[in-house]
Amino acid sequence: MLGTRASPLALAQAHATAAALEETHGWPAGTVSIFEVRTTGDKVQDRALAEIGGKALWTKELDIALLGGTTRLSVHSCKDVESERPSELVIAAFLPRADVRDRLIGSPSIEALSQGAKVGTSSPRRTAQLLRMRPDLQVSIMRGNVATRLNRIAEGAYDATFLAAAGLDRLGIDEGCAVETQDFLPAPGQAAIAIECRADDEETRALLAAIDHVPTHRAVLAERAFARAVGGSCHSPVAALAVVEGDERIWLRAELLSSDGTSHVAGEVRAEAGDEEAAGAALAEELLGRAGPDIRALFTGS
Ligand SMILES: NCc1[nH]cc(CCC(=O)O)c1CC(=O)O
Repeated sequence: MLGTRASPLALAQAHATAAALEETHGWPAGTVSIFEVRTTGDKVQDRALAEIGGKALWTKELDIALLGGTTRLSVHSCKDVESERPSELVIAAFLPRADVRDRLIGSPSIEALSQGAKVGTSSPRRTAQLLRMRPDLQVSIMRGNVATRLNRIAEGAYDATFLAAAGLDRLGIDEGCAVETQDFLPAPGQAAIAIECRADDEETRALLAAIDHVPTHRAVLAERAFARAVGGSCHSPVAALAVVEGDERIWLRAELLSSDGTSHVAGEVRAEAGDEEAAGAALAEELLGRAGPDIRALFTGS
């Protein structure tokens, strides 16, 4: 049994995972059954996540089902999985990563937003990146699943918002204009689907190893090592994106910002196979070393 959150996006990702397992192992459709779990993050919709305790909100109830043996695997949006996980669990596989960019909804570009326009997001990263480019904009909290956020724009409650292209694509929603990663570096793990199981469950680990997308896995290891090493919380504006280049090396770019976007440090590193996590940690140390006190106050370091 596979554990998942019950949002339309989470269910689409769970079905994609079940289908990948069934196809790879030659099992009849429906062999992998799906167990829907409502997490605290799903129940509390009216506050920023940072206020109600951060990212474990999306994973805790799934972890309980997995550790208690109700499920054998959990499927997560990797972006929502805190960088420190219980040692009894392991991310054993990733599905091939989708479009890593954010999409702007409600305006053809950031430049085209009118002076003082109202942008809804509750991501500290998107807030800081946007204010860095457009300090005149008014950013306020917007939560809810993808459909809810699109409705809020359609109703005119906000002029614009950002949504991950990956989520929109997986739901078959062709809306918004992609913002390029050089302007708007995504969150660590964005667009990757992480499949977790118990670390001591060798049988499930082997079944998952067969569907693991190695370039995605290597890239996300670097991004998550970076996120872990900078420390920080769900209040901390952090971005990181790694890609595997033609020669098999990974190229990791990352950035830390102050909450209002007035300060910013960015850097990049390349790493050979096997060195992804060390490279992520080294880049974290470099950026923290170059960051001013306003950024350093938001991150704890490793
Ligand atoms: N924070 C919620 C969340 N978690 C993962 C995605 C999108 C899919 C992904 O990045 O894999 C989203 C929605 C969004 O940010 O637009």
